[in-house]
Amino acid sequence: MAAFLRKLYPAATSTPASDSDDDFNLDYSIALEYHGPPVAYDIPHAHPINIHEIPTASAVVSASLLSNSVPVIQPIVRTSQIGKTESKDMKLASVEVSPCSEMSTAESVDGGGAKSVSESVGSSCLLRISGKLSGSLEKVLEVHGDGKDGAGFQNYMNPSENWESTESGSSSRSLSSEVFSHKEEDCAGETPHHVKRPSIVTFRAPNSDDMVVEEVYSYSEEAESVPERPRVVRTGKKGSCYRCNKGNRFTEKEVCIVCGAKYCYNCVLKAMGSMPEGRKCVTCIGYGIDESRRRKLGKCSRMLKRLLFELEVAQVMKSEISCKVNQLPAQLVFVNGKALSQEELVRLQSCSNPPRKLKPGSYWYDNMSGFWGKEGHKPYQIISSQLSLGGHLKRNASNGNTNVQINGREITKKELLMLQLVGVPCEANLHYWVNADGSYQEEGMNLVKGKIWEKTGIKLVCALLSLPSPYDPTKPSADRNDIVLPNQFEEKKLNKLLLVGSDKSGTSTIFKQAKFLYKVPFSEEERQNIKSVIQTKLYSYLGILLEGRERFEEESLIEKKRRVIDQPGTSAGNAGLVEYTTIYSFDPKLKAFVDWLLKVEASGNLEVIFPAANQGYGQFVEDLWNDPAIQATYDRRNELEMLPRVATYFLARAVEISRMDYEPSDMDILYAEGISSSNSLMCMEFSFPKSEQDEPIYQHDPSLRFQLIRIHPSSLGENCKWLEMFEDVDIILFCVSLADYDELSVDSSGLVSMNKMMATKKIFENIVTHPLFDKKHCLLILNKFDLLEEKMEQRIPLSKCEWFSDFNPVISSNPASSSNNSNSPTLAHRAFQYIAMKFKRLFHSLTYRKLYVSLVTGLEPDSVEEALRYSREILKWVEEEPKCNLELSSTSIDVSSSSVLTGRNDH
Ligand SMILES: Nc1nc2c(ncn2[C@@H]2O[C@H](COP(=O)(O)OP(=O)(O)OP(=O)(O)O)[C@@H](O)[C@H]2O)c(=O)[nH]1
Ligand SMILES: [Mg+2]
Repeated sequence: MAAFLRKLYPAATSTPASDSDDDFNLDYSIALEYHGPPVAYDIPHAHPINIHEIPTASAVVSASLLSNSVPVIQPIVRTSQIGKTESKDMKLASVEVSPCSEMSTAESVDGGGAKSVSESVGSSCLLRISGKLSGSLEKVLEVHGDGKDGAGFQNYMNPSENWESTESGSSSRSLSSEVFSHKEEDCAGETPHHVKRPSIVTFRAPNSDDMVVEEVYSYSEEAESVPERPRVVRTGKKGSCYRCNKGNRFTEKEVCIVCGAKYCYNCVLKAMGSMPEGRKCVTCIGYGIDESRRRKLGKCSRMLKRLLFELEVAQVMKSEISCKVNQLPAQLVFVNGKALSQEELVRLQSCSNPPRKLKPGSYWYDNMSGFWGKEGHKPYQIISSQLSLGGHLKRNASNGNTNVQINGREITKKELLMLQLVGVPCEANLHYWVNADGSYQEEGMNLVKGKIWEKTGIKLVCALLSLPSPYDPTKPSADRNDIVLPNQFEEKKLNKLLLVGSDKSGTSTIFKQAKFLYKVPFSEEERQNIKSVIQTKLYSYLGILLEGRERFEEESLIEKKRRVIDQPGTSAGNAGLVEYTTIYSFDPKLKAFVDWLLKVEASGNLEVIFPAANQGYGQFVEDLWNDPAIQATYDRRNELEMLPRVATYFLARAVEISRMDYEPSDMDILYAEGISSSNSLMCMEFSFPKSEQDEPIYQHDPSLRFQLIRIHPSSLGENCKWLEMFEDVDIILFCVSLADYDELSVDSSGLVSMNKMMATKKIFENIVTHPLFDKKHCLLILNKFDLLEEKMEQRIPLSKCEWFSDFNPVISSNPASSSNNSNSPTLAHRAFQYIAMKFKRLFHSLTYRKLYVSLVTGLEPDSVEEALRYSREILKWVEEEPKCNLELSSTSIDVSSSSVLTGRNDH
């Protein structure tokens, strides 16, 4: 009975009716029947109480009450003074919480104070009620009860999931002793602090001998939705399986994404069970993942593929990515200096264009333009605008130092360059307002000056400068998958390869090969450009043929005349009787067209006159091509020096190609001289497909992205000044035509300037010594090896180029030993090695660094593929430089090798 009354009546506190201090000091709790002498005062009676009339705390959660400053209850930490916090001031508070406060009563009867509270630790809940109550100061109330009552009360006051998880979690967390170990000052603060004093709990994984050690942290209010993850201790030797202790560091293992425990093939399923939350030990289920492993989410290992069926693997990966507990904790994402709330994170991730691969960290966000980036860095993406998130955008958010601002943020150098390149005026101290559609206006002016995203070339410039351009919802993109499966992959760095080379060295051919190799389709515009290039070049090849025809005709006539004169009895005066036609004389009907074509060719305006779209000379070309004079000239094409090799390929199909409806095949595209008639920039993104020849480290990483940028030196401007646009490239691929050594370059005025190889050497020096490139790695692509082989067979000496004057290979008298014997390099190989060495020495003398070399025949896909993979290897080595011995692979040439330098073969 007494216990029941005690439950109902809060005796140690004032009764609602009491209004004097004296009354307050009285203890009205009735525990025993009184048998003593009569007392001089009225004994209070315990009136029957209707339990439903007792005020409950449920009203507190109502929004209306909250707005009226009704006290908010928060968990508090224990202080040694806590008993003393039960003060006389707690009148109103006691009314609010009375249903739960019966244990306080008991403790007060026992004498109360700190001692009894500390004894009840482990089964108590502490609550703070704060707020302005009847004009009084903040009230603090300590409530002690058994776990159930406490939980009931907590849920009354704050029925959120967080409370439930605190209560239903292990007692070591929610009610652990360290929660009560704060000092009084901590208690007085508004928000409880994170206690960084772990207690260790050990437990065994089911069916296992593993001793798993759980490190228990007390919680902060925001962080408690996902319990702190357990840590694991390996009992075996280093590298062994955490369950059976067998194996070593080379044994293939699967890793728990929570605690990092590694299990061998035999133990994975025993330790991880059915993996309802992905690859976690069964004891780690329900715990948040180790953030450093977030990028591994959804990436299946080979071991799992062997262990499970395909559908099971898919299910495990799906659960791993999408299950609630594995999601990014909002409080770890800071936007404009402020941690996000759960609601803000959901808003951010569910917007139409969310950040890709979001992970814990600090970001800045310009909600007017949608620019999004990592704190202190240039913009990384343009996400949906107008999202209400985090704090205010700061001027130094992206660490810009340009004195030009966009929406209050000082932009970075790259952004400034981008704006300048697309023609947005950017004087210092300019402040622009930029909207999501790219419309920009100066601060304080009500005039939209233009739209950044509609400027010509903006996409290319952004791609080159690694700046984001707006998301196009109509374009399907692989990245969109990340929206469905947030946080799936960590952003991989885009590796940039800058492909540059001298005139006609083969850079366009290599670029096109890369497009075919890595299945990057040619856009419609590119196809049209290539068609135009092919058709225009066809006319130029015809022009060369016509010039040749003229020469052959003249020579033929002279010969004819000579023969007439040489005939016995014929005088020189009779030479005029010679018939003026030869096999090189064409149908006079074609003369007008031919004259016109030659005139245009001589003016150098072919490219202007033959835009593919409106040329209609197909019939003329057909008639010309079928003319016996042209065919006879074509038969002697080897004598036409100006006619490039590929001309044969296209001229043989002149009629088909000159038609309006001609569509270039892949082969035509590859053989075309370039991609566009202008030497404009070209850029493509790709990743290396899995390959059998790949080293294991490169396998299973299709997310590694590469960007190949092809540029012609003529587009780099005076002193290569536009090279600064490529400041962030990772490697330079410098392309040299091996066939250039005996050729002469012709400048724009048609005058022979210098040996082509010497011209190439000059460009090479200019680029590798550019101040912005002084730490860039460089792969020398020695291209057109097939042509070098031909030239070597024709015994055209390397010394035709003055730089190669000391090439003195020992030429075997037995041709088999130099060309057919597989142990002995061919002359062409030796010439290649010699040229490579010359460049390596030059590079070393200029930069004190190592030059990598690759031997290529641009028209052969495998050879281009090998060179590009080699560049990837170099980047990988560079990443692991301290660990790796940077040895060259098959094309390795030692700078110190004198035999190579002279082209001599020591074998
Ligand atoms: N035989 C042979 N020809 C090649 C090779 N690589 C490229 N070519 C040809 O060489 C010519 C020039 O190649 P391009 O790829 O246009 O050279 P480029 O570096 O783009 O030259 P620019 O237009 O001056 O920039 C083309 O006709 C190609 O087909 C090769 O390895 N062997
Ligand atoms: Mg070209």
